[in-house]
Amino acid sequence: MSRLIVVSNRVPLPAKNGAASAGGLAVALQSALAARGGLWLGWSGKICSDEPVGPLTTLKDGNIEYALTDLTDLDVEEYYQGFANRVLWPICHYRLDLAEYGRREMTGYFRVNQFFASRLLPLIQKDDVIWIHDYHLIPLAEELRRQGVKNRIGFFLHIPWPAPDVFLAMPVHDELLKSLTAYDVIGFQTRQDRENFAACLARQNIGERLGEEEFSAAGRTFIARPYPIGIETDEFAKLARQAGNTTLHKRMRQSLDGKDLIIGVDRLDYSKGITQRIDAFETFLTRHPDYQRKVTLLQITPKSRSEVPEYEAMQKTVAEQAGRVNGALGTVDWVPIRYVNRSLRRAALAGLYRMAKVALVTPLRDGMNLVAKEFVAAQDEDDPGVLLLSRFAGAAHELKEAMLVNPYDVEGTADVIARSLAMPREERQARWEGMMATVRENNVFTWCDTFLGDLAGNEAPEGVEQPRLKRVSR
Ligand SMILES: O=P(O)(O)OC[C@H]1O[C@H](O[C@H]2O[C@H](CO)[C@@H](O)[C@H](O)[C@H]2O)[C@H](O)[C@@H](O)[C@@H]1O
Ligand SMILES: O=c1ccn([C@@H]2O[C@H](COP(=O)(O)OP(=O)(O)O)[C@@H](O)[C@H]2O)c(=O)[nH]1
Repeated sequence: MSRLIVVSNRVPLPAKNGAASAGGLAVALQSALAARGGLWLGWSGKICSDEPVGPLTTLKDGNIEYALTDLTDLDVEEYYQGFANRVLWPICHYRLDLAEYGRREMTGYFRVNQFFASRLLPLIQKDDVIWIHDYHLIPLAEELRRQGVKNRIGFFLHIPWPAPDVFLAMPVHDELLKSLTAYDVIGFQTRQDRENFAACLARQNIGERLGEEEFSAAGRTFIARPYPIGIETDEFAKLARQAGNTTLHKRMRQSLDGKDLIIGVDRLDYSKGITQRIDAFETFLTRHPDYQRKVTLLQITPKSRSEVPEYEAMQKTVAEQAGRVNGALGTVDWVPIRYVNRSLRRAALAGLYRMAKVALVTPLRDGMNLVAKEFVAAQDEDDPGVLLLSRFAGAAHELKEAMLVNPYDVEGTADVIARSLAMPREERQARWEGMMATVRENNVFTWCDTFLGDLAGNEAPEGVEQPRLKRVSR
């Protein structure tokens, strides 16, 4: 088996294993790589003030070798905080109003991609397969090809690919589209993302579509397919079953004192729809006063990308909003919203998901949303909770049995909260069984194996059916 090289901006450092991770990409890749082994190159998370940046830090943990590079202040400002998180992130999440495009940041983005290529080049061996992740590193393959790399290179986009009218509002759209044609396999979370990408290529007259998944451009062919990312389902379900007796969970149960728990878990990000969710929860309590003092919303929201102005502003907005609702509706012995502004370990989250009657997963746009899948995996099959899920999350393309909502419709979401809390056990079980079957089938290992099978160019032997993801379309 050839060696796998994974490249991503975010790498969870081995020292932090078991601790809360920085988001879905790190969580999923950690699971996938631990099972297969390989080399993982990415940003160390450290910023160095002197140039040139020092040598790579290398570490080994189990069968994963890590190669980590520092970045300079300017790199982080222009590439990560600038172009990646103030241009690509808002545009791919349909927030053209928040996109702050500047040539300086765009130049920094391409420069840091060249820098990643220079760090990776000396490590590449002839038969390695290279798997590059996410919007930070779109031009990396093109840069490697320019330096003569002939290896198979794949790319997976963890966030949505927007409709052409939105994507093409970005000044450097053609450069990015053309650079993607340097890959052999391009993976998206959903069919809709792939179709949006294909529509951008067609609109810009870049290459040719040869089939549903096959494309050609600049003398090369590549495939573009949906590969919905998953979780370590059975492992997560086990974590949740075992969590019941920990001190944290006992204390939590005690403090609920018989009240129903509603849970929300999201990085503090405008794409996650947290303010609309709190509005919906307030509307629900106002319209259904019988539920006042009988439910509690636990909103766990670790800070994220705090140096980016839109994220910094959100910290204040959400804290004020939760405080206002608690002030308006709370009583001396009941707080409607418990707002936790830090990261929890996965085992702690697993037990809390299992304790909850309802999960509110209501992003305005999300590539996938692993929290939705973790919530499903964590449930007690005899008495499962209800997943209330935004139709704009990638996960909604698979979890059809969830209570699907439009997060922009605050009153509609409030009504669905009430329906979910009152749902009879039989309906909860029927919905959960359907979702759990999907989360089991499309788990993180299926995601990884299917992508890497395509990247290796595997053909199923005659008479043997190739393991395929459960087809998802909408
Ligand atoms: O690395 P950060 O800037 O701290 O952000 C955390 C990650 O956020 C995004 O996660 C996405 O990937 C998940 C797994 O595929 C998916 O479920 C979710 O919908 C996405 O938002 C981002 O794409 C990652 O690169 C970040 O590491
Ligand atoms: O306090 C927290 C909050 C979140 N997470 C994890 O962070 C990931 C979030 O991934 P998701 O795909 O939902 O969204 P992203 O943050 O990647 O956009 C999930 O695995 C969560 O379990 C965590 O470990 N601790």
